[in-house]
Amino acid sequence: MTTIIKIDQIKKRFGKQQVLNHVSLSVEQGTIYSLLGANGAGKSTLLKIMTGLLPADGGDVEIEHHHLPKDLLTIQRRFSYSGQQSSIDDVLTGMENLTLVAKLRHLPQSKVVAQDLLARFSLTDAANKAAGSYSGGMARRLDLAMSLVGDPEIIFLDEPTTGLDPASRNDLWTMIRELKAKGKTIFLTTQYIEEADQLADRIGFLRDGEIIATGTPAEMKQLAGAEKLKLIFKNDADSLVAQKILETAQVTVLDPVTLVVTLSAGNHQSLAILKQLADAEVPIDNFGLVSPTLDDVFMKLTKGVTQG
Ligand SMILES: Nc1ncnc2c1ncn2[C@@H]1O[C@H](COP(=O)(O)OP(=O)(O)OP(=O)(O)O)[C@@H](O)[C@H]1O
Repeated sequence: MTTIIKIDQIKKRFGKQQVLNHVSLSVEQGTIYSLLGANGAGKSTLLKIMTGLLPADGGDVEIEHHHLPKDLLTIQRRFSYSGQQSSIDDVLTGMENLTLVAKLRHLPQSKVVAQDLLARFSLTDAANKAAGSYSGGMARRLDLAMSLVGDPEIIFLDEPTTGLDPASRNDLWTMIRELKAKGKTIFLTTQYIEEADQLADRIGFLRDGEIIATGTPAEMKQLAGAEKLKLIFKNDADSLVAQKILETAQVTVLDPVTLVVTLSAGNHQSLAILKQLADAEVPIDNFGLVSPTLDDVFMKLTKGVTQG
């Protein structure tokens, strides 16, 4: 893998507020990196620094071996940035918006470029309607299409699906996955754990201007702890017998008939537990493995607790 973006020790202060505190990360070519954090964590600020829109107070931004802001003019055609504020002109049609961007980028055959993008983003039928009349999902798709004029290698997206309904969010996720399949590198910010889980090859958790954890979605979930075995009994009496049998295990009583056993010895421990209960002839109504979610990690990292 080739590192395409490298951020080293970025610092940024607004007045007395230290918004970014020695942030370092790297992104491999052809992957999706998701910077995950709550409102005000500093995601947009970092993105603006990474795209040369805002100067950092210290640290280094390296994109394809060029350094910002020094080499911005050399490198800026290689990436696009889609901010939280849409760059769409509501009075112009979808077609006109795209053609305008293509002309501003001095591309030959601006109309062909626009038509191709309208088709890719399922906007051909709405091509000649004023963009101001588009639904939220259509506007986001147009905004993303506009950021792809000129076929950039690296795509920076600031909270691309915030405010969208689930169907439109899914559409956009599909389009982002298609960009990755074409070999593009995508760096996106999100406050949605599910979005990071669905899209990212690598996640960075940003809290109060610091990356407090980083890894693949699977690695991040491991931070939340072991898998759990959920056991549901028909009645309180069976549950009480099971609790006695499993007294050496790490058991949480969710309700009188539901127990959750933390599999601290690994998933195979579930078989031993089920055998223990079967040998003692304790009937189990239902059971299943419960995997940690990114929600669990988020809770643990932001509040210092893990959900049961
Ligand atoms: N130009 C600015 N001047 C002063 N403070 C700012 C400025 N831009 C951002 N901030 C502050 O920096 C902090 C981080 O803001 P930022 O927009 O980077 O967060 P974020 O993680 O992107 O949040 P959101 O999800 O709400 O966009 C916030 O407290 C914000 O108020």
